[in-house]
Amino acid sequence: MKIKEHCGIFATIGENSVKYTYDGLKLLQHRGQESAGISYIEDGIKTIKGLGLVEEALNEKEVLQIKSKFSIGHVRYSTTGKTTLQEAQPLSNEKLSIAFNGTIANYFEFGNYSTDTEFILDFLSKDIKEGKDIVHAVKHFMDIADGAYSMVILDDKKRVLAVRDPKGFRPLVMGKIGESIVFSSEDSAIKQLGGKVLKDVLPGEIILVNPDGKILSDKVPSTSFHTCAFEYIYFSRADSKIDGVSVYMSRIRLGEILAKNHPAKADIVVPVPESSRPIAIGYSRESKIPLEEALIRTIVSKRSFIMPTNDKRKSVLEEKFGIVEDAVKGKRIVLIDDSIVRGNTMKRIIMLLRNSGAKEIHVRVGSPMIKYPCYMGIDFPSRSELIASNKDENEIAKILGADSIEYLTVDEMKQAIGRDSLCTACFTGIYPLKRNYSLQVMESVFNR
Ligand SMILES: O=P(O)(O)OC[C@H]1O[C@H](OP(=O)(O)OP(=O)(O)O)[C@H](O)[C@@H]1O
Ligand SMILES: NC(=O)CC[C@H](N)C(=O)O
Ligand code: SF4
Ligand SMILES: [Mg+2]
Repeated sequence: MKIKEHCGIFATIGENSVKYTYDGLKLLQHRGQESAGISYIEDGIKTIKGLGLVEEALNEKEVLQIKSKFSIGHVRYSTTGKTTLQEAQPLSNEKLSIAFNGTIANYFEFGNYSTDTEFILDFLSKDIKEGKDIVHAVKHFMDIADGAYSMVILDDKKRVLAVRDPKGFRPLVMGKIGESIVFSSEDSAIKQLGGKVLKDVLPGEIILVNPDGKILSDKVPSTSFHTCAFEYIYFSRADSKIDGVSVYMSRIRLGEILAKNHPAKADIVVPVPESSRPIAIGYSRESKIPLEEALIRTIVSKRSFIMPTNDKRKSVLEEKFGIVEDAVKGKRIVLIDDSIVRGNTMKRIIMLLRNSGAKEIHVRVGSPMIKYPCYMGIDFPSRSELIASNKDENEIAKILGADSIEYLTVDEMKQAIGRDSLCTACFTGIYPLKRNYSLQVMESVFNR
């Protein structure tokens, strides 16, 4: 099994709205590969969505004919429910449409919903029906909800809201493309579309964009900032900045610190493409061991980690890597990956390297051991699926077939990212949620 992560959200208010939202979703494809959708206003809220990658789910020609100035979009990687068209986002009714990234850790306490997003839509809709204005409804939701949520909401009055939870678990950025206002999970997508990044949405912030472009901002108190460390380690694009910190430079530093504190005697440093490549560059620079791109990522391959089932993850891995035998034969290798979650990737790569005649394989990991489940937007909801949950390094090395394995410590990771304000619950078991939950209860609720 691979872990699944996050979703990508994008919204545009102004000229070329649907085009920018569509293009933005393609640029956020790394955040979700299960389904894609766009809601827009044209005589009320309309939603188009489909399963698969953006280009499979949405018909580009049809999408680009939509002339609406108000749209929100979503690429999904599910953490609740199933990979069905019905559960694909944006999730909408006549009044509201929601594109949501995160997990509502306590959604199950409010009724029998198939996804947490369904709960959010229902909750906000009820408040609005009772006469609350949308900002008050969102504040009410923020009051009762626990967990991670960055979301964009479109209402039938042509208003768009961008909301980030008070802990700031997931990124969310505001920008401008021409005169159009945009929101995106990551700033790299806005920049690539020729836009300007205006700001990170703050933890606890609610930004309302009126149909005339007038912007109002409100904020609920944020007691502490806990951005998901995994956004830096694996999830986000390397050319993104999250809350002002460069993902690429963080990964380089993860590698440098890994080399300094976790050295290995070896002939070459080999990255496991894609996400670990800057970490391997950092490791190679610091250790002076030459970098060798001996694993070749095939052009057809997706991210394995965010596939919805274990069979799909495994089949992605089968087609994902080629190997340059002449580069590894007889060599002592430091093999770098950003993370080991279930161990699927590492097991396969080590097998490939051994079959190609590698002499020694020393695994060095650019994050700490993942021992605890996540209920804040990443889909590894049980301890039993995590290779490090009840094993030490020696046992893990044996299972994976490595000669040695070392991980970063939590402090080393924080030092490398250069932020203390991080969620590290999957490494430490300390959850920055509003309440304490029994892991046993959470494991049974989130087990899909
Ligand atoms: O231990 P596992 O359960 O196998 O999960 C960890 C692996 O999954 C991710 O890669 P992924 O293939 O999703 O994406 P990437 O191409 O961006 O590295 C991550 O970078 C690790 O390589
Ligand atoms: N990865 C996500 O952000 C998932 C969003 C939401 N929890 C869902 O299951 O659709
Ligand atoms: S538990 Fe881990 S994966 Fe989940 S939000 Fe915290 S740091 Fe990110
Ligand atoms: Mg990887």
